[in-house]
Amino acid sequence: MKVAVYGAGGVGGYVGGRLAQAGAEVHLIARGTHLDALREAGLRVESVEGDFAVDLPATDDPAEIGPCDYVLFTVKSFDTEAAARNLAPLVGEDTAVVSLQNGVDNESVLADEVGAEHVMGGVAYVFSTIGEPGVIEHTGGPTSFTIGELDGSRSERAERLAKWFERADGMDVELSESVRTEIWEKAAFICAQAGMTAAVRLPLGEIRRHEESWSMYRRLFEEVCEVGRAAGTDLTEETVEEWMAFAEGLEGDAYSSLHYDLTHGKRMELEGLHGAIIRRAREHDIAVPMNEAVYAILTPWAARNAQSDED
Ligand SMILES: NC(=O)C1=CN([C@@H]2O[C@H](COP(=O)(O)OP(=O)(O)OC[C@H]3O[C@@H](n4cnc5c(N)ncnc54)[C@H](O)[C@@H]3O)[C@@H](O)[C@H]2O)C=CC1
Ligand SMILES: CC(C)(CO)C(=O)C(=O)O
Repeated sequence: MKVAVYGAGGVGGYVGGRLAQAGAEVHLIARGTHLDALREAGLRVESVEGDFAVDLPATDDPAEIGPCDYVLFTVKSFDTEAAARNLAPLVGEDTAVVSLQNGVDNESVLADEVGAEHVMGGVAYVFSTIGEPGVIEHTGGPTSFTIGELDGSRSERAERLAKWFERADGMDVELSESVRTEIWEKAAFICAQAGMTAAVRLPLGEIRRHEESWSMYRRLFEEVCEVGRAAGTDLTEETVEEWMAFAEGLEGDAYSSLHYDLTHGKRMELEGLHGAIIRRAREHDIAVPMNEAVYAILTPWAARNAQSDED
């Protein structure tokens, strides 16, 4: 299996490294000092499940790689459009481009660039970041991934990719026939988890401890579910209960990539997360006051970090 990882950062570096360990032909696409370090010293993953290192080809030019079986698309959502415009050299007749990003708009941007038949859906649950150039720090989380066809069909390409994920150490995978719903469930979870940990700037355990903040977490989740239902997905009251139970069970020291970006002066995905939900809520005339509150609180930080981030 030939795979290109477009955006070999926290998620892409972890998954690319694991697939390479399992024997896949993995090409990393990165940029800046991270790319320099990957070229010079290979990829190192410092993982709660055991450190490992792999020497993989790395480039910022997709034309050097050529057509792949799969492109795992793992840039931040604010880079989706620009990176999607560079996908052409990686996409042959049978290539599947799989987004593992957060947000509900990535798949349609990819489909506009490469054609809907080349796009599959995906969701990632892992806590990982670029600790230093060339080094991915995997700090925890369920380390689970869901992939599937956006039209709900079962396909050979989805099954083949799932088998590779299964074969790799340190990753659980679910092959889904309702991946669009899973993408919205993840959006609801991330608007709550990332929104609260970034706005409060404390870990999940302390947010859970106070009725006021835990109730706001739930309301963020519920609001996104309502918007998701208007967008045609099947998110029910049961979904809310299941996910609140999931969030109850997460480690108390869990934060989010949005909190990490906020506190490390990095550009934030606020538009792709709460911003996208607010825009869609307006289209459907749905009130999302908790998402608007988080968006308002984080907007000055997003603006400040957008100016200072050198990535
Ligand atoms: N970090 C985490 O624990 C999780 C993140 N996510 C989502 O996954 C997505 C990726 O997040 P991270 O891995 O944290 O991001 P990241 O910032 O660690 O990695 C993305 C990498 O892509 C690179 N990149 C962007 N455009 C590029 C281009 N045109 N050419 C070459 N390299 C390019 C960036 O320089 C960066 O190194 C986001 O949507 C995020 O919300 C989802 C689950 C967990
Ligand atoms: C779910 C969570 C919080 C970690 O997988 C995430 O998606 C993120 O940090 O962006």
